[in-house]
Amino acid sequence: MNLSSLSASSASSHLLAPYGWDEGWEAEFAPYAEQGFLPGRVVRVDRGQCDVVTPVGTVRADTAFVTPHDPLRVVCTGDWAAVEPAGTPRYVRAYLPRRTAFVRSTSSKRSEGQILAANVDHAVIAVSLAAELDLGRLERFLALAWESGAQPVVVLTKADLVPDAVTLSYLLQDVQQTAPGVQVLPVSSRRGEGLDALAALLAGGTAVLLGQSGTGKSTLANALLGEDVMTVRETRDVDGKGRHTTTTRNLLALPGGGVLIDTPGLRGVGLWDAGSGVGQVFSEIEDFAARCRFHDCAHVAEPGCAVLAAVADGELSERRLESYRKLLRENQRIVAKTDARVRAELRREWKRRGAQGRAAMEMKRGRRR
Ligand SMILES: Nc1nc2c(ncn2[C@@H]2O[C@H](COP(=O)(O)OP(=O)(O)OP(=O)(O)O)[C@@H](O)[C@H]2O)c(=O)[nH]1
Ligand SMILES: [Zn+2]
Repeated sequence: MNLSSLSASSASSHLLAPYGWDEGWEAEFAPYAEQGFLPGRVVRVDRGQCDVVTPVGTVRADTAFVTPHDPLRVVCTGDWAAVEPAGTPRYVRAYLPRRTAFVRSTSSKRSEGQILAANVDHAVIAVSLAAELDLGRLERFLALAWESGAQPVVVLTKADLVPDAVTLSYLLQDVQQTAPGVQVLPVSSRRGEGLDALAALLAGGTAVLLGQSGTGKSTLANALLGEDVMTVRETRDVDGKGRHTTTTRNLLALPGGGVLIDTPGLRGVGLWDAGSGVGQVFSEIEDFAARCRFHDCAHVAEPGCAVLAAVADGELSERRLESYRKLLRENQRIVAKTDARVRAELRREWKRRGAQGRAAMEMKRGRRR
């Protein structure tokens, strides 16, 4: 490395630090820096192109080189990329190995899943105190979070609606028991309570907001960002060539440090939170099931099964019963993942990887001296 590229790289570090750039990424990026590529973080991906924040500003780049057939290896929001310094179009040439990845697993066998966000440190699961706690649903969100490699954090939103301290402490306790190893924070975006604690927690990395629709994610995001960014659907941006393009950022730097990712895909994770959803979608089957002889009827071959009777009578289609079963199985698979043993294993594994990462970084640091 010569002197000018050294100062260039420390300048990059400075400008990209608010987006999560650290010594680990810098070390990973070194070979690309030597080839003259710009480091940057992907803030949005759309068909064939993406927006990347780089030391020279937000640039629009073509993703042709980072769009392989495997949908899990497609560049996504949160990736650290190597971008060509110029060109029409300029291309993203590679992205750095991901530390964590949020993947939407599909229930269909032919699809491997879809990548939703990369390099997320904290998965903030919003649970509203305005509604009755659904711990099963929370478990599914926790499973999703653990699976990504991110550390889950539960925020109990709308805490202002539970003015009674004793009630709040019971609710807190219930959630804490459901989420071992997870920090649980009551917050009120309306009153500002708990926001400083959450902001401090998120200052150390990249976060995503998960949770049911209406739990107050957008309101919380705006409170954390200190402005109404989430309602702003379109912002005008200027790319390196001075051409105007309409963009929406899915990745934003928080004023108190840290980064927030909010992509439509991640929002959609709520749709995958089946649970009561399965019951809602297949309500007529649940109605039949209520008349089965056995309370725990699996509707397979049990005597007195009202669901099978409905199929025999032509009141219920075999196909519909099949997809109901499939969704239930999918659900059970996800819930099984939150099994305490598995949870503990996952925690150990990520601790181990964290330690390995730190050790590798220490080594690199040492080498540079
Ligand atoms: N009382 C109270 N209401 C809140 C608070 N935060 C949000 N709300 C209300 O809850 C409703 C839903 O809030 P949103 O922020 O839109 O919820 P969301 O999770 O982003 O919803 P989706 O965009 O559908 O995913 C709105 O009417 C908010 O005003 C809070 O701290 N206290
Ligand atoms: Zn039955």
